[in-house]
Amino acid sequence: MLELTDVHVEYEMEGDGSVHAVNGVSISLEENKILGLIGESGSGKSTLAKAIIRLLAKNGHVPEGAIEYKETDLTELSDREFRTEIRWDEISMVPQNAMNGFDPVYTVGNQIVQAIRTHEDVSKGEARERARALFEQLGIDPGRIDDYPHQFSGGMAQRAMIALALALDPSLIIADEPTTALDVVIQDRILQTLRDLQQEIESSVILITHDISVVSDICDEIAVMYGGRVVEHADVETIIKEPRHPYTLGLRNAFPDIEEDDQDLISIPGTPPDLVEPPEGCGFAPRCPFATDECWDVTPEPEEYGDGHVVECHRADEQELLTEEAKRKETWMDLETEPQQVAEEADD
Ligand SMILES: Nc1ncnc2c1ncn2[C@@H]1O[C@H](COP(=O)(O)OP(=O)(O)OP(=O)(O)O)[C@@H](O)[C@H]1O
Repeated sequence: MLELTDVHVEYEMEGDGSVHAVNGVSISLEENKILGLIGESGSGKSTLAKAIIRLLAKNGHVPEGAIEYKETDLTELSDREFRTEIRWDEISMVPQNAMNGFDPVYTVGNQIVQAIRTHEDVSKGEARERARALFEQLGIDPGRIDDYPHQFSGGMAQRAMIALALALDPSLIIADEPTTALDVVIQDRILQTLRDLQQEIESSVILITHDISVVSDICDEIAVMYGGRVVEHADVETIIKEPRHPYTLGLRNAFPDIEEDDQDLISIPGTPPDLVEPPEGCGFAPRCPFATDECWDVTPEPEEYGDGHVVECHRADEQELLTEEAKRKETWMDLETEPQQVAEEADD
């Protein structure tokens, strides 16, 4: 139902070049599936999501690529067509901070009723009934429908935002870190509710997070983003148990509760790549303990390793070796000196 082909997103920086926030993403999502989009801060997750729902900041645009949704290339629709036919009806979004999603001047119920009536020809009473039913489904007392956003707790506001996102039965819901600001128990409950409702209305969800352990419970598949590219994409089992990309292996180390055996918490040293002038070769090479000369020079193409498992890494076929080595703390610690040496060698 959603097919992205070589999507690029750039932000223009007044006289200062542009930020290549998304750098050639090709990925597809089937109906009724939850896709987790993970990767550290700045990897381009929100930018990709906002490009799909056309809510990029003013200086952002999609210079290249196709975003096909139910066989229509969304990049070819006018803003008006997108607003009236796609956003909220077909594709909706739960933003990072629910409080920012609501207008403080109107009651929460009013805003949901308004959203329903803007897109559907129903009476105010009917729309209100639907809003109350949604509140109930999301575990909010329907009596709170006439409260203002500031009267809601963070968790409740986030649930109300999900109610708004579901109000028009969209086929695709994009949830951008919908629970990050909340405590773990509430986070878990909200994500389970989202999963239940997704199954009930048979929609697809793109769930953005930087925390691989959050998504592993409820997602069907996971796409790992690094430096504006999807470096690995597979079903959730494969990503957790048999990843092939060194970055995914590193992420797994950083969240050991998803690992079966006792393991140290190891973070990946180094910083993400410069997106104004993206480096040659693989964007992860400067932080990768397994980088070879080829990695520094040549950007890896996506390769498929069976059943939709797509990896962008020159060494992805050395899975066993990489997995073993990545478990050792020293493998990542050595990195603090080595990449520079490798870079110098590559320059010679
Ligand atoms: N309006 C903007 N103008 C310029 N650069 C931007 C703009 N918005 C985002 N960026 C840059 O684009 C890159 C990708 O950011 P994005 O927010 O998409 O990443 P992310 O993976 O969602 O991060 P986070 O988890 O922190 O939300 C970052 O380098 C960010 O600084």
